[in-house]
Amino acid sequence: MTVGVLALQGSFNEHIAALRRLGVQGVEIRKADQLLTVSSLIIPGGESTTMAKLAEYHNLFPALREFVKTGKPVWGTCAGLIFLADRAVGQKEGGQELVGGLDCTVHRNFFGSQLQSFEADILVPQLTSKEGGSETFRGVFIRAPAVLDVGPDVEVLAHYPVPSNKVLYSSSTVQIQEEDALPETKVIVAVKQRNLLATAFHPELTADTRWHSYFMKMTKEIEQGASSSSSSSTIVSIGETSLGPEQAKPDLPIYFSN
Ligand SMILES: NC(=O)CC[C@H](N)C(=O)O
Repeated sequence: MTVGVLALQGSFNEHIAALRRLGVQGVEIRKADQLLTVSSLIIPGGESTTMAKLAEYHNLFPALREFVKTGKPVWGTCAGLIFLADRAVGQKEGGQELVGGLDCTVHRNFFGSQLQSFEADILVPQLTSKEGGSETFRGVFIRAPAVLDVGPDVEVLAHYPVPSNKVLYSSSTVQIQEEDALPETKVIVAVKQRNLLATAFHPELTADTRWHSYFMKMTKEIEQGASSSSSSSTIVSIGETSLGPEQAKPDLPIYFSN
């Protein structure tokens, strides 16, 4: 099974190394016709505006959209999540082209600037149930995006709880109040929709290969036509599901870590 890794910019080498640790071959993808040779694709983290400009320059968008549409598995990490989203806010002036396919809205720099990058252990029940191991995963969030809302076919795989007083935007987040604690807002940081997987953090920058293994299993299931755990899964979408055109689009950052 050969996995393509979009290699225009960002952490594609790290993804290929993580795949190698699982005994899987990852190949760099820079041209549209190379997509014909792979059964699945990873779009790495990096800088989504730059990556989009390069993809546009190499006329890759039509082929990437076709790849998504044919139902082949695609996993976007961080900037890759932004690429896969149907809707994005917090974009640079003039916006940027998206591949789309994933019915959600992302905020490009939800957690703030590069300086507000952080690591945190996040609960990953679906990952643990498939892959075993710890019930948490070390999330590396580098100028990370977050998912603001999801459509009905999207399964939420992980949240990151942040104190509500630090979140300025909460279209689809849920507030949880524990006794004697500040209310928390659960921010969506990992999602799945049929053939599409997306994480706001960078599993390829950790030694934990469970997300890569999860993606390989997802690929196998889809190839065998036996997938569909996601299509029939419970949807965890809380609050409004879409941004109305009249709704003010918040500028960045919308989360402050201090
Ligand atoms: N680490 C990342 O991939 C950061 C993505 C970044 N927020 C962007 O807009 O592209």
